[in-house]
Formats: sequence, C-alpha cells, structure tokens
Amino acid sequence: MAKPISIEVWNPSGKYRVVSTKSMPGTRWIRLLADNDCRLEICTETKTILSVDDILALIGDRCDVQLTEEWGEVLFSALKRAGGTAFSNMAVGYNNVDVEAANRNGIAVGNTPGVLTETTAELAASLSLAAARRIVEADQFMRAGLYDGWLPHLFVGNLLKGQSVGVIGAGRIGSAYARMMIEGFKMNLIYYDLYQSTRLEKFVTAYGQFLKANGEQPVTWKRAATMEDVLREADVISLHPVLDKTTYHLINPERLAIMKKEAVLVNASRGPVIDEVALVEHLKANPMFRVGLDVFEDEPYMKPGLADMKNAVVVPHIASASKWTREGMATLAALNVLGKIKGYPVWGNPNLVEPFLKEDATPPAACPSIVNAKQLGRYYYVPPAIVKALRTGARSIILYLSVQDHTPLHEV
Ligand SMILES: NC(=O)c1ccc[n+]([C@@H]2O[C@H](COP(=O)([O-])OP(=O)(O)OC[C@H]3O[C@@H](n4cnc5c(N)ncnc54)[C@H](O)[C@@H]3O)[C@@H](O)[C@H]2O)c1
Ligand SMILES: O=C(O)[C@H](O)CO
Repeated sequence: MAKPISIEVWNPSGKYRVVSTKSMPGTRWIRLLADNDCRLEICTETKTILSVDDILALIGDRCDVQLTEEWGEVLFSALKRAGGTAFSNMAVGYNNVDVEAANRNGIAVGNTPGVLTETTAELAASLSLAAARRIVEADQFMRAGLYDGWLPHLFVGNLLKGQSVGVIGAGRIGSAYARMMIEGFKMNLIYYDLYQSTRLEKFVTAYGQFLKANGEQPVTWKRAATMEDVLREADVISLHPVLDKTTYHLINPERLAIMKKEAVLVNASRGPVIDEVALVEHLKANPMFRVGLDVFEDEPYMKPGLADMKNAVVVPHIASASKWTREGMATLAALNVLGKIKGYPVWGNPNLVEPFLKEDATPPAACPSIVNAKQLGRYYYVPPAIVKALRTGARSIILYLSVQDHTPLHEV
C-alpha cells in the first residue's frame, strides 16, 4: 500500500469524492464543487511531480473523479476500481493522457481549451521579441555593471516590421499569435497546418487592405505547401502544433539547417516538438540564430549546454500563467468533472467557453470540454434557444457553434 499523502479537505460530508492532485489558482472552482455536494480533497504535498504510487494513494478505494497529472492504464484502471468516472487535465494539451486507456476504462477525459489562447500567444510573442531584441542578454549585461555608455554595436538585434513570421500549427494559439505579430509589427505571414485557416487568411487580407488604404505597405499571407517552405522563408518561426507522432522532433538537424542563419525560433507548444540536442548544436554553430523556449524535451530539465547559450531565452512553462487564465483553467477542469457527476451533456463548442467563466453567474449545465465524449457515447449540449426553436417548429437552424473554421464541429 502506498504511503499516505497530505491533503486539505473541503466540504467533508459531500456525497461525491473529488481529488485534485494540485492546488489550483482561485477559489471559484472550489466553491463550485463544494456547493454541489462534492467532498474535495486537494493534495498539499510540496513535491511538484507526483509518482504513480502517490496518485494511487490519493485515489484510494473510493473516488468519483480526479483532476490533473500524467495518466495511463494503471491510473485509469485504479480510478475505475474506485468507482471513478471522470478525469480532467488542467491544460488544453493532453499528450500526457493515454486517452485509449481512459476509453477502455470508461473514464471521461476533460481538458481546458479556449481560456489559454491569448495568454499563451502573448508569451510566444514576448519570447519572439525577447529573442529578436536580445532582451535577456542585455538585462544580464546591465545588472552585471558592464554598461559604460551607448555604443553603435551594443546588442544589435532584428527588426520585425516588414519581415515574415512563420507559424507551424495555426490552430487557436498559433492563429492568435499570428494576429499579434501581424497587427503589432506588420509582419507578413507564412503558415503551415494540416488544415486551412480561412479566418486567419481573411484577417490578414482585411488588415492589409486597411494598411494600404492608409498609405502603408500592406501585410500579406501565404499558406505553405510544406513545413520546409516556412522554415526557409520566415524570419521568426513559432511552433504551435499539438504533440503527437507527426510532430515529435518536427524540428530536427535537417530542418534547422534550412532555416535562415539569423532566424528566431519560438516554442510554446511541447518540448519534444524540437530535437533539443540538435538545437543546442545549432545554437553553438550559429550565434546569430536565436530561440525563445517555454517548453523542453525532458521537462523540467534542459539538455546539456542549453543553459549556457546566450542566444537562447528560456522560461519555465509559463505560457498560460496569467491569473485570469489559470483561474479559468481551474474552473473548466472542475466543471468537466462536476458535469460528469451530474450527468450533464458536453458543451457543443470547446472553443467558446466564456459562459463558464462568468464569476458571479451559474455556469451552463454542461461539461465544457470532454475529449473522448464521442468514444464514450456522451451526448452534446444544445443551447436553449435552439431547443426552443425546435419546439416551436423551426424547420432549419443555423448552427453558430464553430468559431474556428477548421476545428471539427462536434455533433449537436
Ligand atoms: N506552453 C504552454 O503553457 C501551452 C499552453 C497552451 C497550449 N500549449 C500547447 O499548444 C498546443 C496547441 O494548442 P491549441 O489550443 O492552439 O490547439 P489547436 O488544436 O487549436 O491547434 C493545434 C494545431 O496544430 C495543427 N497540427 C496538428 N498536427 C500538425 C502537423 N503535423 N503539422 C502542422 N500542424 C499540425 C492542428 O491542425 C491545429 O490547427 C496544445 O496542444 C498544447 O500542447 C502549451
Ligand atoms: O497545454 C497546456 O494547457 C499547457 O501546457 C499548460 O499551460
């Protein structure tokens, strides 16, 4: 039997036992669970990453649902044995979750999309600027007392205006990042994604027309046929795909070699999207090539040599770390599991989660985002207006649920 784990308990007499492996920001998520007859146990262990045994101890022999951490067959089957039916990641990415194992055990898997988009894109934009303008190097130089007067060559970096920004993975976050760089710095877009992002293309076209009408150079867009086209052409490249078999080591020695010598590469997706050993070699050989990294291949560690590279800006996986976003993630994670307990349907569009985030309002009676809803045969939330329209005999309904053209629309 694994050793006991220290916990803090809310609403001890609650009927449903909900376990959170981490303390999450804000208090709304706690209130939502406690007010709905849940006994909430929050792990208070000081270590950052819990082992499988730690989590088994937390699940115990009766647990209704579980939030966050690395999950596979051992944990999902233990959760099922304890009577559990739901798990939620406090993250949009769920490459840490073996969804097949969850399906085999009939466990609903939640994630928290939509609330991280702008926050994560802003951090990617910050890393782009910090790397292009050598902000961290210059800050360290200043603090070291090395500044003895203005010099024409001191920390010369790259101008972004009019250059081209490359986005690989133009989904929610990639598209938001692209818009920031285009609107903020008037960069031209080249992107690569498995799907076309017509919304993003339309945005760039309209913004280009606006600039032209005001006598400025219009911005342009191009959807690249291959990822290599983006790598060859772009001055700043930001990676925003999901991590899966197709994107593991997407940036490898061959692809690094075709990038511009003075390019800036940013990664706020997942560490293994870049072959980090190859990246360190590339940074050593190309001092004007710069990177901004939020994520690492062997998190929390960096590959040997990376920490010594002046042309790398590194931050500890903080892309979603704004107060609003983190509290929103906690709320969505809690509502995913609460919705499963209550037998609620799954929200029709996981990209449009604002109704769940209104601080003083009762959230919709739905699970905000369950990634294996279809596999588990869950049904979807239909907005009351549509139900009413159907009841009053409407013959056709315009579905307005897809905010992103290439995001598959869940069945309603
Ligand atoms: N660093 C952080 O804190 C942080 C925060 C949020 C999200 N993320 C990561 O960012 C990822 C993207 O999040 P999102 O909300 O934008 O997801 P999303 O699903 O909206 O976008 C992902 C995009 O990647 C594309 N894609 C998939 N495979 C590809 C391939 N082989 N080549 C090119 N494009 C490909 C998809 O078509 C999609 O458009 C998450 O899965 C997560 O791993 C990291
Ligand atoms: O995928 C995510 O949501 C992040 O990595 C956590 O911020």
